Amino acid sequence: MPHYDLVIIGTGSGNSVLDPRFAGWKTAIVEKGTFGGTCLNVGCIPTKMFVYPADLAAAVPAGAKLGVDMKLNEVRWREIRDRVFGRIDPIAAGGKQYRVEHEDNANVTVYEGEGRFTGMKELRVSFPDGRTETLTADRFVLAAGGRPVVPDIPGLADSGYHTSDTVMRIDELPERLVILGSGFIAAEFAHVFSSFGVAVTVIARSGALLRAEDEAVSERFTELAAEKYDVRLNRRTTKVRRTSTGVSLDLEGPEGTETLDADLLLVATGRRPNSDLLDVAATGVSTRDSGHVEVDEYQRTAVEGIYALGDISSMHELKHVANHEQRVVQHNLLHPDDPVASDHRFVPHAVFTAPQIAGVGLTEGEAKAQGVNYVTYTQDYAGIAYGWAMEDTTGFAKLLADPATGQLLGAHIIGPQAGTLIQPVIQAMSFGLDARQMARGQYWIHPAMPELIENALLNLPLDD
Ligand SMILES: Cc1cc2nc3c(=O)[nH]c(=O)nc-3n(C[C@H](O)[C@H](O)[C@H](O)COP(=O)(O)OP(=O)(O)OC[C@H]3O[C@@H](n4cnc5c(N)ncnc54)[C@H](O)[C@@H]3O)c2cc1C
Ligand SMILES: NC(=O)c1ccc[n+]([C@@H]2O[C@H](COP(=O)([O-])OP(=O)(O)OC[C@H]3O[C@@H](n4cnc5c(N)ncnc54)[C@H](O)[C@@H]3O)[C@@H](O)[C@H]2O)c1
Repeated sequence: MPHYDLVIIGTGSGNSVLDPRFAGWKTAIVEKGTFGGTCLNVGCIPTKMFVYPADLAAAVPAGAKLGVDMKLNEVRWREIRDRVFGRIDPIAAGGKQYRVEHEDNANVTVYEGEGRFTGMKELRVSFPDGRTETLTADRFVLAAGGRPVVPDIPGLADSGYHTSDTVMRIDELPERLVILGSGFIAAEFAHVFSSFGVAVTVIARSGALLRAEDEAVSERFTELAAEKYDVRLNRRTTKVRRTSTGVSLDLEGPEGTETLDADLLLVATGRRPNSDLLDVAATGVSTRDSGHVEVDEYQRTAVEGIYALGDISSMHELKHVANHEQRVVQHNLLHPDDPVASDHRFVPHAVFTAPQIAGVGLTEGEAKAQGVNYVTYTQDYAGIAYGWAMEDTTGFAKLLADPATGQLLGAHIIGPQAGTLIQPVIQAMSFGLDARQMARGQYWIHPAMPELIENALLNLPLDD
């Protein structure tokens, strides 16, 4: 039974733990899927590579109100798809080759199989050809990520549904796509496919899309989405059937029952951590009700020498969080007597839909629920020069701040380039720069889009 100093399970952010400082360690990496994990292969990177051409296609109708009449002649789906994976697949293959073959990794053994704990610090790896091998190690890093959740709806399992893992590789665009779920993945794919001319229907359980956003953002996004594609709110999906042309769904909603036919079904109802399939309990590691591995601020589980990072332990399920936690784990493996803590104070996110959405810190609902003293101001894009240039009439940035100190508590943006515009606010919150100083202690380029943030800051009704 081979014994290692360190075994890492999962090659998403986990793959970045090993660097030359570990050269003297006997290490192993276990990966059951494609090297590079979710973000590279089926997550952030390919989705955004589809979003960009979708943004271009969506500019065609947007141009008309500015006096520029354009025509979308054709969307060459296969070319778009092949450009995306023609770029990504070699990166994944190169990453694997580096670990397997390069002299830098003489101390690294790569196990291309599925790991499962069978005892305390004992991992059995099952290979595709049926062989198994059991490893032991002094230290483990659990970086095995998560997977899509597929709800238990009668008929769904046999309906030939897609998830984000498969939908980006389809051969032809469907005429009609139905998306079950109304979170990040639903919002991004609804934009991609509807911009490419697919008739999209989004089915939401509740009365709004992207409900985790600040209420004003969720409400505005729901209105705008309903102008572009079919949004069915407050619907319960009771049955799914495979048909000769695709799928058929039975829904129950405010107006009774209805049947929805489509060529393709995308299930986007959340993700769950892979802690169960890895059977972390067998090595004494505990999980929360959600299945996330329990870790302390240093990313340590309760078992000495076992760390976890990324989607398997983080409720945020975001790549920048997984990467941050990876750097923390890396430091703490090398310096166990001088550990650093993860910083989860101001975790931002962006949804690359149309319009873009970004948020950081407290929503107004959270501020109220927590009894935090706050003031807020909402600045419309329509009130800044670049917004006039774009004729934007629907976007805004909403800031929340402590009226006494001016410390920013939250920012929520819906509109063009939201994911970029929010970055100075993240910086201010992280480094404790207050709203007054941020607004007047620097130049803001005129007439650039960040004036949206400048004006929101200046208009916050702070105490004198
Ligand atoms: C469609 C989509 C779009 C996204 N877009 C964004 C975005 O724009 N921005 C953002 O910040 N985040 C985005 N995310 C989230 C982001 O991809 C994840 O937060 C991030 O990839 C998590 O990294 P990780 O290292 O924790 O896990 P992963 O990257 O999932 O890596 C885990 C690895 O472990 C392997 N594995 C699992 N179980 C085992 C086992 N038992 N044995 C061996 N190997 C195992 C898996 O095969 C996988 O390669 C998106 C996610 C999806 C699904
Ligand atoms: N831009 C980004 O950063 C980005 C993009 C995509 C995904 N992600 C990450 O991936 C995670 C997973 O994305 P997601 O969109 O699947 O999850 P999500 O948690 O954002 O949304 C899940 C949605 O499914 C709905 N839902 C759950 N069960 C349902 C059921 N039985 N029937 C109908 N609807 C149901 C929920 O109400 C919710 O609207 C996200 O939480 C996010 O962290 C990030």
